[in-house]
Amino acid sequence: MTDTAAPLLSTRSLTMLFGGVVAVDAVDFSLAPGELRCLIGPNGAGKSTFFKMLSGQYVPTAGEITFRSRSIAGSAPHEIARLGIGIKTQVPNVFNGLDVHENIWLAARRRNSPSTARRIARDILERIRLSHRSMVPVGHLSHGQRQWVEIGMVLAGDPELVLLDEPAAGMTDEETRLTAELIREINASRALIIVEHDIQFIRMIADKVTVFHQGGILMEDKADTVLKDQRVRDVYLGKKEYA
Ligand SMILES: Nc1ncnc2c1ncn2[C@@H]1O[C@H](COP(=O)(O)OP(=O)(O)OP(=O)(O)O)[C@@H](O)[C@H]1O
Repeated sequence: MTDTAAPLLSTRSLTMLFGGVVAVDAVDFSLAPGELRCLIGPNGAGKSTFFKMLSGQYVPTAGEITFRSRSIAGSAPHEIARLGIGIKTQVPNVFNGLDVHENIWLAARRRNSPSTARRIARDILERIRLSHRSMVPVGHLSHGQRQWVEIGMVLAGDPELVLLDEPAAGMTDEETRLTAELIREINASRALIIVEHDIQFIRMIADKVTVFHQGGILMEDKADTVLKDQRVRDVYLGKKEYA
C-alpha cells in the first residue's frame, strides 16, 4: 500500500443538508486499500451522517462517493453492500431469539449455499471468539458478545470495507480490549472506518484519525499527533482523559 495507490474509497465535496442544517459540508475524504481509519469529533459533527451516505442509508444532497472506482452516491444500501461495503450501525440488527450460529449462518446464507454458509459461520464464530457459545440465544449474551455477533454478521457478507459505528460503546474494559484485538485481525484482510468516542480504544487500534467538526474535516493525521493537537483538544477532547 502506497500513497500513490488508487484509493479504495473517496468522497468529493460530499454534502448533506437537513432543512437549514448543514450536517456534512463539502467533505473530501480518501481511504487507501487495507487502511484502518478512525473518525472522531464532538456530538453533531456529522460522523453518523457521513457514514449513512457511504452505506446508502442517506442520499447525499451533493457531491460524489467513489468506491473501487465506481460512483456509489445515492445507490441503494443493498447495492452498496453487494459492491463490498458492510456496516454495523448503533441500531441492533440481531435476532435475539435465534442462537449465535443461526444469526451468522443466516447472514452468510444470503449469498451462499447452505453448506458454504455453514463453513463460513464456523470460521466467523472462531474469529469472534464465540464458538463455545454458538448455540446460545443471542438475547442471552452479554452486551459485548452481542456486538461481536453483529460484527460477525457483517463479516459474513465478505466486505472489502467494514464500517463500524461505535463498536466499543458500553463494553467492559476486557470486552473493549478483545474488540480491539478482533478489529486488528479483521484489518489484516479488510479496510475499516470506525466512528468511536473512546480515546483509549482509539489508541489501541488507530493508525490514522480523521477529526470531524461542524460538518467538515478539522484535521487528519496519525493518532498520536491528532490526540495531542491543541485544536482537537479544544473542540473535542475537552475534559476527556487522553494522557
Ligand atoms: N435525520 C436528521 N434530520 C435532521 N437533522 C439531522 C438528522 N440527522 C442528523 N442531523 C443533524 O445533523 C448534524 C450532524 O449529526 P450527526 O448525527 O451526523 O453527528 P455525529 O457526529 O454523528 O454526532 P454523534 O457523535 O452525537 O452521533 C447535527 O446537527 C444533527 O442534529
